[in-house]
Amino acid sequence: MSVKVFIDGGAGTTGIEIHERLAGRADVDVVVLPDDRRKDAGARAEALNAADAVILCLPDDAAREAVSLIENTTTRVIDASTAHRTDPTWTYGFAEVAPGRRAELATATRVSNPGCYPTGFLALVAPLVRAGIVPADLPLSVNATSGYSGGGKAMIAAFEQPGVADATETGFRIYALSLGHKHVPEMQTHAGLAHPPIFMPAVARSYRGMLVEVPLHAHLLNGDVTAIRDAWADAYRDSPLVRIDAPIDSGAGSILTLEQCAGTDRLDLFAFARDGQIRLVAALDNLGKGAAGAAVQNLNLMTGLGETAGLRL
Ligand SMILES: NC(=O)C1=CN([C@@H]2O[C@H](COP(=O)(O)OP(=O)(O)OC[C@H]3O[C@@H](n4cnc5c(N)ncnc54)[C@H](OP(=O)(O)O)[C@@H]3O)[C@@H](O)[C@H]2O)C=CC1
Ligand SMILES: CC(=O)N[C@@H](CCC(=O)OP(=O)(O)O)C(=O)O
Repeated sequence: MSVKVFIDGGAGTTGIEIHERLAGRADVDVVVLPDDRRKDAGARAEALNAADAVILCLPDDAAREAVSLIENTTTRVIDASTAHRTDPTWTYGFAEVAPGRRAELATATRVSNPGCYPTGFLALVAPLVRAGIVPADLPLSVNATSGYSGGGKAMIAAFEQPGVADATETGFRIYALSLGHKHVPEMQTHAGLAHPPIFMPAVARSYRGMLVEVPLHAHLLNGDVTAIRDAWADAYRDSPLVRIDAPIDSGAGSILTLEQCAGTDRLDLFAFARDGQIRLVAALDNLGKGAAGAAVQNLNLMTGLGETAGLRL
């Protein structure tokens, strides 16, 4: 018997990616509303309540509304928005972030899908805080660059369609200059840090891909780069999507590109070290392990379908 999955927001960037990963699978029956009814609250309520599992690919307010429309106790929810990521009544849907999380996901009914930037940051840092290598009260900063699909349909239009509102000719830009980006509480909470990291995000003129970087001074840590690699190896031993010090795809040896994991659901972690300085770098696809890949991984774990079914390794 197949699992009935409704994608609310199925016409958006993340929704389409999820649909692609589920298409053709015999174990999943995907429901997407027709274009003229996809924002109709009645039609959405009906689909939300009829599904075994729903994946919300919506802005935060619409995601909260979708949850409020569910009246039964059987529909299981994966929310790709920011709305529930620090809500303690929801399970944070990052299988790799903590021991035992896969088992929790197997029975969870309300799962928040991680943000793309927090996925990279937490993959790098959470095992190191847990192992005591990074002291929980160490002030951290995180530099990151996303492909422009990270901003959804509006940002894609701004980069691809001259003349639309916010159209841009730029090749690279930093943003969140007022600080307080919405991903910061998620990073702090799930890494177990005493202080919010300083977050410095950027967008590049490339459709998809992401690099997330955390610089560390070795003398402030309890352990060296070998201890870091050992902690990662321990944390990701059973993780089919995470690779440590994977081959660098640029072919140029010491250059890591935004596209290292683009088009895949992989998460590659690197530690570069010299003379007491360390650069931790995560490479992922903002739409892969950063959104749609993670949502499908969560669906697989929640329904016992096999962790990597439909994923792009
Ligand atoms: N893009 C990315 O890399 C990532 C996105 N996310 C999160 O996933 C969610 C979706 O993002 P993304 O796919 O990029 O966004 P998009 O803007 O591309 O898609 C959102 C979709 O939701 C639809 N929508 C808006 N309001 C409603 C409503 N009330 N009822 C039904 N549908 C509605 C939109 O309709 P319309 O087409 O008419 O605009 C659109 O199709 C967001 O919360 C985002 O933060 C998370 C991680 C990464
Ligand atoms: C490039 C870009 O604009 N990215 C988005 C984050 C995309 C994402 O991860 O969405 P969630 O907020 O749902 O996690 C931003 O910085 O707001």
